[in-house]
Amino acid sequence: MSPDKLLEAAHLARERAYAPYSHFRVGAAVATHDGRVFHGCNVENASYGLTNCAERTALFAAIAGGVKPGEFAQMAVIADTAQPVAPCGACRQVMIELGGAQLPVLLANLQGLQHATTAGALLPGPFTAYPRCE
Ligand SMILES: O=c1ccn([C@H]2C[C@H](O)[C@@H](CO)O2)c(=O)[nH]1
Repeated sequence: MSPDKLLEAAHLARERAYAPYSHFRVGAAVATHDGRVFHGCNVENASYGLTNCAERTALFAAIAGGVKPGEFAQMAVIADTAQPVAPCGACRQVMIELGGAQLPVLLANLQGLQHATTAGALLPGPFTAYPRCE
């Protein structure tokens, strides 16, 4: 799948955002190497801290749908920002864990500005779990 097609999927997902508090809608989509696509939007809550970002919604939907870490081919994220949207730190950490540092990530805004990067470039030095406990 082309990155632009995946961005279209992210754009569609953004329209499903549940963002009654911030009114800031974010859409994300992830594709697997075998062509499966999963959508994500931000889902807010009256208890603000319970909000889930679009990126994690998409990644978690994929995992819940049977995708294994390592099967992700690319991700796209879009929001109404001046520059291509910058994912939050929590989402960067989850992207790395599930998609790997090499995961291509296409960031975009509604004006068509794009920034192609990778999960590893978005989060150098990610947390990795408990090596001393193994
Ligand atoms: O990377 C991000 C950062 C924020 N949001 C959402 C969470 C909240 O609903 C709104 C404002 O922070 O944007 C995302 O979906 N992805």
